[in-house]
Amino acid sequence: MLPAQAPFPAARFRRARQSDAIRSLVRENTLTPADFIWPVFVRDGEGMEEPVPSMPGVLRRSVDRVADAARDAYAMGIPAICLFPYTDPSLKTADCAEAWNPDNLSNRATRAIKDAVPGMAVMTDVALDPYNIDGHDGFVENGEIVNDRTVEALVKQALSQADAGADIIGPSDMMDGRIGALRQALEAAGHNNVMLLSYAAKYASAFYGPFRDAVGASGALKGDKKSYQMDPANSDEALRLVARDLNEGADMVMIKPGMPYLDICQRVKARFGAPTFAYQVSGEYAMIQAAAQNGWVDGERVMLESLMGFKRAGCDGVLTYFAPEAARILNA
Ligand SMILES: NCc1[nH]cc(CCC(=O)O)c1CC(=O)O
Repeated sequence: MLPAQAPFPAARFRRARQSDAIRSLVRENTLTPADFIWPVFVRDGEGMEEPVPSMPGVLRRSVDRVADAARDAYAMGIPAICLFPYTDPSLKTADCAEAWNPDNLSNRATRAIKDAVPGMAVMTDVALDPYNIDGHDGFVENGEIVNDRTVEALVKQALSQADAGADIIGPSDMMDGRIGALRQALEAAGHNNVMLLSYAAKYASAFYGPFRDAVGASGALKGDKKSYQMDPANSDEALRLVARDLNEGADMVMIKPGMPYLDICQRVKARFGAPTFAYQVSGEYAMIQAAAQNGWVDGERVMLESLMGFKRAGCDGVLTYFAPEAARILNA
């Protein structure tokens, strides 16, 4: 209910905007480095850092360099890092066995980070696409992305990640029933404290393009992901998915992409009150960087404004490639 407002000139809204001091007193939302989960790309080798062409400012790092970057990020107040492996094409197979190899890139990076920065939360990605010759998040049988057999594989993948020391497991695959299966398997294996951050409302989005380049999945992907990721036209469905995943044992939920789906963030937070995150995805990052590089927008200000939007929409935090840059500015 809105309180009654005095008429002008008794009420002048500009009084509350007159100075930095007053503006900071009445500010409704805040943005801090503690709001960020930083997604990073991991590659093989040592001492390696290579730029991702479609994401200016983003690097693929070898495991040792990821650990160094994690240490720096944590020192800036970023509490969590999220790993995405750039898997060598020769390791991509139809059975996706590399996904649950205890020594795969993601698991090695998890151990290296937990070693270097024990206080930092490590989040890992559950989905078969980095390991699948078909580029899909699930197994493909006769052109169909099959659900139940995929869930069995996702369970193996998640257990290997938990064994490696992951604190937060992020299923980004959009198969049905995976949250319940993962929770049950984690409990049975004694991983009682491993958290599930469900990509509950993940849309079939064109904004993932630069990411697929970054992890080398663009070439591999046959067809599209519309039979498992959500239709961008839907929003009630997002609420049903969040309800379902919370019931199956998700600790936190995510909406993805971010900026075009702030309405979903707001509805989800208002309805469920659960820890709610948005993923400001690769295409959102690339658009801002491209416009900034052309001098068309002030990159730093647009970055911070876009991130504040997530807080205003009710998100508890945001996965963003801007995390280190934004933290540096916020700490200055
Ligand atoms: N499991 C796939 C996955 N995990 C995270 C992203 C996208 C992240 C981004 O665009 O930044 C994707 C892409 C996809 O679904 O094709």
